[in-house]
This record gives sequence, C-alpha cells and structure tokens, in this order.
Amino acid sequence: MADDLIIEALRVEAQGTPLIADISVRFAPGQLTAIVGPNGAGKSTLLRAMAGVVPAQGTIRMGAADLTALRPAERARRLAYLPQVHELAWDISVADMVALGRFAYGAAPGRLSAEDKAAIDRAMAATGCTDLAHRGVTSLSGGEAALACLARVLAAETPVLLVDEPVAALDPANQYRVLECLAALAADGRTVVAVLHDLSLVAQFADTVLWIGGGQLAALTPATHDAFAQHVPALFTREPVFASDGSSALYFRRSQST
Ligand SMILES: Nc1ncnc2c1ncn2[C@@H]1O[C@H](COP(=O)(O)OP(=O)(O)OP(=O)(O)O)[C@@H](O)[C@H]1O
Repeated sequence: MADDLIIEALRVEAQGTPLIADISVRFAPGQLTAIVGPNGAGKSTLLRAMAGVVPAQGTIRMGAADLTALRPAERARRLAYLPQVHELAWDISVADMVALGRFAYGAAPGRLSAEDKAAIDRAMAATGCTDLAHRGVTSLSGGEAALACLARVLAAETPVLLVDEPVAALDPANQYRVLECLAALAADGRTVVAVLHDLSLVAQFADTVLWIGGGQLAALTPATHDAFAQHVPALFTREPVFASDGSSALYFRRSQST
C-alpha cells in the first residue's frame, strides 16, 4: 500500500495576506477526496501548493519523504497535477502531448519504451482520446483539450493525482467517464484529490470531502448526506435538497421571485 499524503500547517500568502491558512490534512490511498468550497475559497491554491507549483510554508510529505525536498523528476513519479487552466501553445499532436506525461521516466515523444507506450494508450483510452491521437492540440475543442490534458496527467501513473476541476468543460457523459475513471484509480489504491463544483457528482463519486472557505479548512468528512446538510449551507448559504429517489442527486431550490 502506498504512503499517505500528509500536509501539515500548509500556508500560502500573497503580499502578506494568507490565501491558505495553516491547513493540516492526511489523504489516504484508496480514497477519492473532493475539495469543495465557493469561488475564491482557496481550492486551486491549496492544490497548487500541494503540487509544489506555488511557494508555501509547512510540510508536504508522503510517508517519511518530504516532497518539497525531492528533485522534480522524483516528485513527478509520485505526484501528478492537472491545473485548472490548460495552456496549449505548441501545436504538437495529442499523442505527443500525452507522452510528455512520461518525462519523469526519461521518456520523450519519439523515445518511448513499451511501458511508456502502454501507459499512454491506457490514459488515452480512459479519457476517450484515442481517436484524437493525431490531432494538433491547438485545434481541439475546450472539452477535447481538457480530456487530452487529463490523459497526459494519467499517463504518469503516479500514486497521487491532484486534479483541479477536471470535468468543468465536459459534457455530462464525459463528466461521468472521468469521475468513473478517477474513482476506479482510487479504488485501485491511488490517492486522488479533485476540486469539484458539482455537488451531485461529489455525492456520487467522492469518498471524502475537504470543505474549504476563506482559505481555511472547514472540515474533512465522509461524503454523506449529513455532511452535505451541515457544510453546504455554511459555505454556500443555500440549503441543499436531496432527490427523493434515494440517488445521490443534490440540488438547490430556485429562489421565489417577489
Ligand atoms: N497570486 C495571488 N495574489 C493575490 N491573490 C491571489 C493570488 N492567487 C490567488 N489569489 C486569491 O486567492 C483566493 C483563492 O484563489 P483560488 O484560485 O485558490 O480559489 P478557488 O477556490 O480555486 O476559486 P474558484 O472556484 O473560483 O476557481 C482568491 O480570492 C484569489 O483571488
């Protein structure tokens, strides 16, 4: 079993203002954790700090290994990160971009081992990108680009996956495809942490929810109805309504006009 991902007293500041205020959490392998909170709550900043792409105070470790002290290639073999915004400036093929996910293993497009090729094929199949393999990335639609970027992250086959709004640009079927894929990776023993806004998808797929508001950890809970009933009104100032059919569907009632 892989080690827990542990963050202790994680703090991110901008011009002296805390964006993330001393958050300590332990993420267990085998769990899909959703980070949930309002716009501007600090979800992306927390994920970016955990990925080591913004300066942060505190500790980020896997078991005894301090992730911040590892060389980039070593860290990239343990942890893969999907940013919220994808910038696709080079017009390389989708297959070559996904191959970049294997750089930490010494791979490069045109220099791929059988293991690299198999991981790339798995990632493209899991995200439904196989038919896009020879397309230039700058010609992709927003949803296609999001799937291709996720494939690049999955191709790294790391024990930890940090993904920021992986389904925001996707149609409903692809949202399910991606969440089923992330849940399956978690069930397979990976540590998966995803920023998600759709509470029904969170209720359906997440094992654990990290509730965050104003840069502060509100709670880390199982994804139960009780937890939604407690934390959704506190963070979003609206009462969630659960579908009466026993499903995980969860919505807000439309305000009455006066
Ligand atoms: N470099 C920065 N300098 C100043 N403020 C910043 C900086 N980066 C982020 N912020 C602010 O920190 C807060 C948290 O931003 P963050 O992107 O983490 O929010 P979020 O929870 O991911 O929001 P969203 O749901 O809108 O994507 C926001 O108010 C944002 O404006």
